[in-house]
Amino acid sequence: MYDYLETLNTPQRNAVENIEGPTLVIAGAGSGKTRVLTYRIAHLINKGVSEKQILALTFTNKAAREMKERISNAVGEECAKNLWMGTFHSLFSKILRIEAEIIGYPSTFTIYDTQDSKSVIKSIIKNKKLDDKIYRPTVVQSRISTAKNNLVTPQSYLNNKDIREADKIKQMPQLGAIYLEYTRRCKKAGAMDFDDLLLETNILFRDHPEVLEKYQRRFHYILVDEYQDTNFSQYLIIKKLAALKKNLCVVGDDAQSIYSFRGAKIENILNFKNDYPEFKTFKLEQNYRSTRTIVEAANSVIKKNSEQIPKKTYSENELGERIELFNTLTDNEEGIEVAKRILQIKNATGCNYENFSILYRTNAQSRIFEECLRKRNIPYKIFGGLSFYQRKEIKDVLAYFKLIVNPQDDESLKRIINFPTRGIGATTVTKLENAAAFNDLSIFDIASDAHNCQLAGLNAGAFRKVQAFVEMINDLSSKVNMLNAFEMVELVCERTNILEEYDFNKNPENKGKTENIQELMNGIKDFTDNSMEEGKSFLILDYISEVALLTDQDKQGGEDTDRVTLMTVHSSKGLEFKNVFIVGLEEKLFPSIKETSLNKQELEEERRLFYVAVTRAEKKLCLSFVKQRSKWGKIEFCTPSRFLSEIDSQYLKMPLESESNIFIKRKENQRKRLEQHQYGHLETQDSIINSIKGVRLDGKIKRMEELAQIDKNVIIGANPEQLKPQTLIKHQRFGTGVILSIEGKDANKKAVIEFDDNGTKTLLLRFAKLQIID
Ligand SMILES: Nc1ncnc2c1ncn2[C@@H]1O[C@H](COP(=O)(O)OP(=O)(O)OP(=O)(O)O)[C@@H](O)[C@H]1O
Ligand SMILES: [Mg+2]
Repeated sequence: MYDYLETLNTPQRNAVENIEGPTLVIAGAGSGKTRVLTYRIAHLINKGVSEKQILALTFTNKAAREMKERISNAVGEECAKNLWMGTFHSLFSKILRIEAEIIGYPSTFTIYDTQDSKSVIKSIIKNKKLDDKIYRPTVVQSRISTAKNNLVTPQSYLNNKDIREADKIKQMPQLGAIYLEYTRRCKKAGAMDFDDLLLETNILFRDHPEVLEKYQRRFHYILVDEYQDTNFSQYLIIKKLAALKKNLCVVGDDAQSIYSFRGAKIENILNFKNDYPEFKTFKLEQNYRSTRTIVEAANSVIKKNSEQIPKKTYSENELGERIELFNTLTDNEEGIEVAKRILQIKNATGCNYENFSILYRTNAQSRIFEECLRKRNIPYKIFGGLSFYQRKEIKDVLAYFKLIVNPQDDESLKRIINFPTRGIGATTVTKLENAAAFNDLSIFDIASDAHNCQLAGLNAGAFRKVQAFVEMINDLSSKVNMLNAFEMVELVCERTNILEEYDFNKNPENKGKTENIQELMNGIKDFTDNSMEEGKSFLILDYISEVALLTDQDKQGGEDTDRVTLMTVHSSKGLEFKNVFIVGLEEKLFPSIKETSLNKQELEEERRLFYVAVTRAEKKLCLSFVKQRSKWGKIEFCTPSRFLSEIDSQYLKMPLESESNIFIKRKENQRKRLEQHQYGHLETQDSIINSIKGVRLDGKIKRMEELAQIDKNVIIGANPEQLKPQTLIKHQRFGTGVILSIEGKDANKKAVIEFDDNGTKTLLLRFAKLQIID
């Protein structure tokens, strides 16, 4: 045990020691918010608060584990072990399992992951004979999710015209009906999706005040990390639970709010003042994570956002290196460059692979980096994406577990009733499914009853096979409370012959699959050995509840050893690495918005996301963009991200006259001009020309002709269809310029072009033979 108070600066220490009453800590990245929260818990325990009276909400399970470890160093392992600390979903699913029956669910309810719930939605759209091009399952799913996170039930959705109109569902008039049916099916299957875990907790607390009171009395102290990303449903749960004792401490940073697309509401921070007028607030201003250069660079970008709570962040760390900016022609080359630099930095500084991370905006970007790292034998781990638990063979085994625990779970049943193959064809399954829908029973209920099977139209052969399946599941179900999770997984594999199905001799590709199942078993063994809580044995239900609630940060392939981390910027929240690469910094990718629909809110959220990415770096930050990227098998030409030119250039390593900087500045000027044009503040021609020329002052900067030669993607005599306002072009006689507008049609199509050295000209495209130079 050690004196944690010694490791805090004065404001941090005040925030830790002031344990009573509502407390708000809003502070910039890396200023020790999570550290304050962690040690506040240790402090509470040291002051005699029982660990059972503390509820601590973290953004990921991994963060909870790490915090527990620190707390256990400060106050001892026993106390830390029994803390209620974890994500909203994992802690409230625990409460829901205890209280399930009051709200009409079995305590063994299944948790549907995104894939499961999408599959239910697809089946409803199909049953209702709706067009899935209009009712796109992903869109329907996200609308339902939004409704749930705003606590709008299907009934209120259907009854409230205003809600429906606000949801702009004119094109999808059946959305409310789908929502209703979806809820009905989940309930029938004894399943909750992720949003239900929060919605049902709210319903539980609303309809059963005695249950709410029980938890209000239990949790004397409630703490929430990353408060800026709580949604309305989470906010309300916290508000209700804290209503009695009002010992609520929330920490967050409005500049890092990056989940508004999932319903997170920055207003929750602002509401804090209204909800708890007696609140105390603590300001943390010193960043301990990053060099001064990185902190200042991040500040220079985020100050462009107009919507933010004013606050300071400074660093007293070393000044550090300037930020490196590089570009490559293709996305493949970007991967090669990053891999090369990792090796260079590693050799130069002697740091480990685990000190590196590559952050990208979308999961799809990971593949190239994986390949490039693999080719150079650089070990890596990758978070999110198609995670381990979403692989087919793993989902198959998990479906057995889910069905054994909860036979009402139709989604799991459909997945494995004929896997491994046992001669139960699709027709039989459809017959069972129809009968289940008709009788408002689950498929397993129908399958378990000879009379129902007969009514469903199963012949004797099909019935016998279905019977054998039902008996096997019943037999396994009868053992769920007798065997621990590991013994259970062994039994399931043995009884279902699933490993034989994935036999290596049948198909060499199966090797990886068997290994994955082996890995799953190892994982279950670890859980079983290490997760014994208060002498209880760890059951398969405990295991599937844990697995269902892993967040993107928790889902990773490969062991947690010395490896480079690959993840999306979203998943990187709260983490830190010595060396960070932020890749793919191109318009439309990061910021990921269409230039045609410039929306201030979206743009500011993207900028916050960029701020999160930059502030993950401790020592070294590298930014990169490419000039062409493959998308859907086609090559797209890219423009550098506006965020690059928003970084105060004094923090960039690249000298101003270098190629990529001109490229960025130039693009930035054009973009601004286009924006002004869109917003109707057209500048005079002269000022526009000056703004473009501004980047070419001093004669130091390379001429565009030279740039065009460097740029290898010149298309000779561009197809007029490709020429749009803002395209950079080159003309044989007039040199380089930018298209201002396109006029006329077909053979008379003309471009108004602002040439760098020859003024504005209107040229007939038929004759102009323009080359595109980016
Ligand atoms: N007083 C301190 N002395 C030394 N190191 C500190 C101090 N406070 C925080 N740190 C270190 O600074 C880093 C950032 O702290 P922490 O992760 O708690 O910040 P945060 O505000 O939660 O960041 P984020 O906004 O990214 O979540 C950590 O490595 C932490 O250990
Ligand atoms: Mg933090």
